Amino acid sequence: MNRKILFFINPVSGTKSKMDLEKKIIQKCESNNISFEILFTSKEGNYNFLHDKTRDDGVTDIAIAGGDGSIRHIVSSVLNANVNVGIIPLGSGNGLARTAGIPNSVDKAIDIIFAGKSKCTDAFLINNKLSVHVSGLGFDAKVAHDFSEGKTRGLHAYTKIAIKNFLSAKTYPFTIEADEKKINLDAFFISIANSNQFGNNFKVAPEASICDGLLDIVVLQKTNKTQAVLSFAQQIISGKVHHFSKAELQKKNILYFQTNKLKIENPGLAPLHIDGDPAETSKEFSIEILPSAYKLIQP
Ligand SMILES: Nc1ncnc2c1ncn2[C@@H]1O[C@H](COP(=O)(O)OP(=O)(O)OP(=O)(O)O)[C@@H](O)[C@H]1O
Repeated sequence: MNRKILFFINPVSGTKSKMDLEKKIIQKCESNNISFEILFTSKEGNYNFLHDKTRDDGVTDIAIAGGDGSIRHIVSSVLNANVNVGIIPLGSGNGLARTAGIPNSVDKAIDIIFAGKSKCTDAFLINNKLSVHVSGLGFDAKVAHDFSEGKTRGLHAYTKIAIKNFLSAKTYPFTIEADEKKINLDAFFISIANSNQFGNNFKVAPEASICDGLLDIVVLQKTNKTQAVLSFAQQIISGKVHHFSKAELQKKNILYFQTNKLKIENPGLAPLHIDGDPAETSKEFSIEILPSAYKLIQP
């Protein structure tokens, strides 16, 4: 079947220059005899037109040059369309691309898209909104909200905002219900991970896989800040999944378990991010995996 690749470029994502990207895409597609079109992402992230466009124009693949937020917005609109999704990792963290083993080099990423080996990949719903990567409540969401208001993107800007927020970080009360158990706790954050990392190889959920039909849930419970940093560092280096139980809750600062669905009560209205973009929070969340939700091109 002849392929037609629809490229999307996010002009503001990450920090790498995208000056020559259009030229490179044109050159590579022409020399490989692949038909293509190039569009730009929009601030509003509404791609509802894609369902009809992919069908009417015979689009076989959508390639996204940007970060996890752009991927989420675009994948949301093509869940039921018969297209492959490719990534040219040009975001700030590129967490999903890194989890999938897609290299940062633009040339290599385009070659992988041309090779076209797609695998069914999970996503999840959080109060009926799609997430493809990592979403969360509490500290990391506060950082995402502040990051989105800043003028600069990239790892450096993100780290500065994270450190500033850590000094004033507080805990929130949550009730988590999963696997027929219900636990009340106070926590700095709850991460709901499909990818294994926030981005930049910062692996919040080291055992996560994007095609296992499971969500990895990581909760940093209330403790003093020195202990919180040490426990979190240990989680990143060697975190291992354990059971979701009151016994684990009492002995560990970090709760790390896997499930296919859960409910979270959030009476303190901890802020929410979905795939790194700030989102409106709620007192209750219903979260569930969508196994094999779309086809992601991977090496
Ligand atoms: N044309 C545009 N003008 C302004 N903002 C845009 C435009 N296109 C997309 N955006 C914004 O870009 C954000 C998504 O950025 P994206 O996730 O691609 O990169 P990133 O945040 O730098 O990287 P990562 O998600 O990997 O950390 C969304 O908030 C969206 O509103």
